[in-house]
Amino acid sequence: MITSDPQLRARMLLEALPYIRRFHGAVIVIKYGGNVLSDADRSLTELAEDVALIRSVGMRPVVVHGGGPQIDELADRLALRPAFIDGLRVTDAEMLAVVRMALLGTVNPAIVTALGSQGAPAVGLSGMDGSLAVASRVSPELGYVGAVSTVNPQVLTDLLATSAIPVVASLGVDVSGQILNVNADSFAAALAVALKATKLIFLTNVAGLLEHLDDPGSLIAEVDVAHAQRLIESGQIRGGMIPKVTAALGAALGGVERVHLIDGTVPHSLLLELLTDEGVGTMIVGGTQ
Ligand SMILES: Nc1ncnc2c1ncn2[C@@H]1O[C@H](COP(=O)(O)OP(=O)(O)O)[C@@H](O)[C@H]1O
Ligand SMILES: CC(=O)N[C@@H](CCC(=O)OP(=O)(O)O)C(=O)O
Repeated sequence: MITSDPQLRARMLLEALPYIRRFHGAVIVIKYGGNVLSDADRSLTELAEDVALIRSVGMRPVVVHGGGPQIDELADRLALRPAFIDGLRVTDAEMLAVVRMALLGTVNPAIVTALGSQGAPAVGLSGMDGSLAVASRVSPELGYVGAVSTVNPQVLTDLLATSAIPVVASLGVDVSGQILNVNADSFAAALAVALKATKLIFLTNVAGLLEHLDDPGSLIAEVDVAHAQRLIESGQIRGGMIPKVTAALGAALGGVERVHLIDGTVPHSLLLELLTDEGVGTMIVGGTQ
């Protein structure tokens, strides 16, 4: 609940009205990062409240989720040691089984049930369903890791037509039927482009993109391709932020009108971004290459 004060609620609603009108019927792709999902202070219920609210005012949310920390935790319990190359998980057959168990067995149903208990009917699926995300292997070193090559969005448009909220886990399938582990940021970007989404919002555990990783005050309000490239080259964008920013730029260049990176650990940041004049996080723009 954002606030129980009736006067404040009325004022917030008035401020939100132009945005509610503007985004009525718009497809909004929301990517939940595993870091937000494992944040001790931020319950899934709170996240679900916001998504349920934007659905109730006429937007069409699609949730895409990762689960890096949840995969790590399960791997640890099974005494498997995770390894990464450029932010992507090295995935052999054993690790692929762990990824499937964590994403499809734990994370996906947790989000679906949280939305359901907010009165928002949600349907859990992954890139295998309806051949949604056809992927191809990235490199022999990474094993069963894929990059999405084709999106068949019909299964999502059918669900959206029934007012259900699709909740999509970032697994793909290759042309031979092999399931592949796909980075959830690039997965979300591919779906947003294919759905011609109006907005793609990445919920992560930092205020946005920082000019200097060790300075929380160096938040970048708007970043384009050239600026992001400079930050990657200078080492100021690291780890999981590299695939995230790359995916965000890809979506902006691919025609998604607005791409944002916001702090999902701040209560109701999604509503602040969508329904108020307040600028939150970082906006990623296609800009010049
Ligand atoms: N320039 C940067 N600005 C902000 N965060 C950065 C930057 N470079 C690296 N990071 C790291 O990226 C992390 C978010 O990426 P990731 O761990 O993949 O998140 P998620 O689970 O939300 O997908 C942040 O917690 C932060 O430590
Ligand atoms: C290939 C690859 O690295 N896949 C990711 C998929 C999950 C993910 O991306 O989760 P976050 O959104 O929490 O980062 C992984 O195995 O961790």
